[in-house]
Amino acid sequence: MDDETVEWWEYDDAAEMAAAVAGDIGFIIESAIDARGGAVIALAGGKTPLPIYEKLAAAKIDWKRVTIIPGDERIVPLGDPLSNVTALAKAFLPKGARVMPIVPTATPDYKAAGRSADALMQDLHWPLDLCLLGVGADGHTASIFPGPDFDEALNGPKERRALGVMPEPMPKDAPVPRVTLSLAAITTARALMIAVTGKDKRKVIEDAIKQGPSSKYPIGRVLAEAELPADIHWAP
Ligand SMILES: O=C(O)[C@H](O)[C@@H](O)[C@H](O)[C@H](O)COP(=O)(O)O
Repeated sequence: MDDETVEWWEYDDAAEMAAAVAGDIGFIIESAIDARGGAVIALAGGKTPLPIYEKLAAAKIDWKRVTIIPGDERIVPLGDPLSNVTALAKAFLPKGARVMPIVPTATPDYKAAGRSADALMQDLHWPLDLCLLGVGADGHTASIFPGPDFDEALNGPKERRALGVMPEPMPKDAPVPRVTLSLAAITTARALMIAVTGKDKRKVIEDAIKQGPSSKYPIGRVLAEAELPADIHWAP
C-alpha cells in the first residue's frame, strides 16, 4: 500500500479528532446494522482512543445490536488497569452493547490464551465491520510486536484470527504478554481506521508506509497488506 491508498485526516487537537472519529465509527455501525442486522467491531487498546469511546458511547445507536471486542488484549485479570476490555466495558456495557473479553482468564500460558481467544472469535460474524487500530511509538499495532511470535502474527494461516504474543522487547507502558488479532483478521476488516496523536507516531507511520511490504514496523506490514484504503486520523 502506498500514499495513495491511505487517507490522512488531520485535526487541531485530540478532542476534535475524537468527535470526528466517533462520528465515522457511528456511521459504520449504523450501516452494518442496516445491511446485516448487527455490527461486529474491534476497538484499539491503549490511552489515545479513550476520548473517542466517550463520544461514541453518547451516540444514539441501537447498541444491543453491536458486538465489541478489543483488537488486542494484555494478559491480565479482568478489571486490571491494563485490561483493554475493561476500558471498553466501562464505556459501552452501560449502553447495552455486547462487549466480549478475548482473554476472560489471565492464564500464564500466553500461547494457550491466544488459542482460546481464536476459538472465541468463531462465534462472531466475520469479517469485522471495523477494526480501529492504535500505533505505538515503536511502530507496533494491536499487539503485533517483534519477537518469537512476529512471523505467526503476520503470516499465520488465514483462518487464524487471534494468537498469543510475547513482545520482545516488552513495551514499557504495559510490559505483559498479549493476545492480538492476526494481520489476516485485521486486514480483511470492512473498514480499517487508525487514530494516533503526536509527531513521533506520525513519523513512524510515514516511514512505515515508505518501507512498504518489508517494513520493519508492524504497522507498515498491516498497511501494506490491507485490502482497503485505511483512514489515518491524526492530531498533535
Ligand atoms: O493494547 C495495546 O497496547 C494496544 O492496543 C496498542 O496497539 C496501542 O494502541 C498502542 O500501544 C498505543 O497506545 P497508546 O494509545 O496508549 O499510546
